[in-house]
Amino acid sequence: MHNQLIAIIGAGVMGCATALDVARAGYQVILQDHSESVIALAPDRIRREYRSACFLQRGYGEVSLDVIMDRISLQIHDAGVEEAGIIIENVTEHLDSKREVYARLSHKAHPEALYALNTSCISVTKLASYLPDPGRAIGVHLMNPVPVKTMVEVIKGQHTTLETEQGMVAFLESLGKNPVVIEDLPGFVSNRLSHLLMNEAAFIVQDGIATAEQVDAIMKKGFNYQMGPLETADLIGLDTVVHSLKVLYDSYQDPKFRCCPMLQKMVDAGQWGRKTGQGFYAY
Ligand SMILES: NC(=O)c1ccc[n+]([C@@H]2O[C@H](COP(=O)([O-])OP(=O)(O)OC[C@H]3O[C@@H](n4cnc5c(N)ncnc54)[C@H](O)[C@@H]3O)[C@@H](O)[C@H]2O)c1
Repeated sequence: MHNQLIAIIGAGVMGCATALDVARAGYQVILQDHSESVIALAPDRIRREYRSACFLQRGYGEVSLDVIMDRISLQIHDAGVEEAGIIIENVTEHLDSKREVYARLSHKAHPEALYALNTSCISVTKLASYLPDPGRAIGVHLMNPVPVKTMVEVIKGQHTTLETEQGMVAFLESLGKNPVVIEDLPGFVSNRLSHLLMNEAAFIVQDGIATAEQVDAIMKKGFNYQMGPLETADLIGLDTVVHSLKVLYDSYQDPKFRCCPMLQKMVDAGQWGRKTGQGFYAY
């Protein structure tokens, strides 16, 4: 890494939480989003993440929110991105949105910058192919809520170099994360498994077998899950879950990944989970 500035592109659920964690570790952060309204909401989102991390994680509050916020530059433009040693891409789980960002960054980013691509399901090899040097890109699948989850799934694309892998692992360890480095196929380990579970849980509710509360209670009490599959889907965002199921379905051409129609209907109705105040639960 050539310096200590980290650029985070996309200031949604993951971008804000990642900016908080990275700035807390002492890095200067650019948090960029193309939407003015998203940038206007970002300070509140970061504050909420910080408060909940302080509640859930001992010692998180040792760095004050003021100090952290001073290290984050919120912007809708790309000024300063050329100085970043690492670029963390956190935009919407749409290939076209990600491609557009990579095309833009290709002209602006430092040629030695490393790219951390945060995707739920899209092949890292495919995403990296839209960057000028795929060897400098690696999948960094941060888990939600970012400040609380230390495990990070790190996915090597076909062309990811050893130098990129080592540089990214060292960066993640400097944030207090425990990276697990794996090979690349859509959905990786975590989402290939977890999306089948969330989707089947939605089918169970659709079929009238059990309520969301009952499904989650059975998985938590019977299988020691910290969160039930439908609480998790609400936390991730039902829109993101549906996008990911589409990517898995298209990638593997396997009907086991077909999206539950009720889940799609909830997304069409704007019931995206926590981020819109209503999903399987009301917030
Ligand atoms: N939500 C989760 O729990 C979770 C967990 C792990 C990984 N992910 C992955 O992380 C990525 C981000 O997910 P999220 O949940 O934060 O999504 P989100 O919808 O909350 O945020 C995405 C942000 O990207 C912005 N964006 C879209 N196009 C842009 C562009 N061209 N330039 C700048 N900003 C742009 C949008 O305005 C939005 O604010 C996705 O690929 C998702 O699959 C999400």
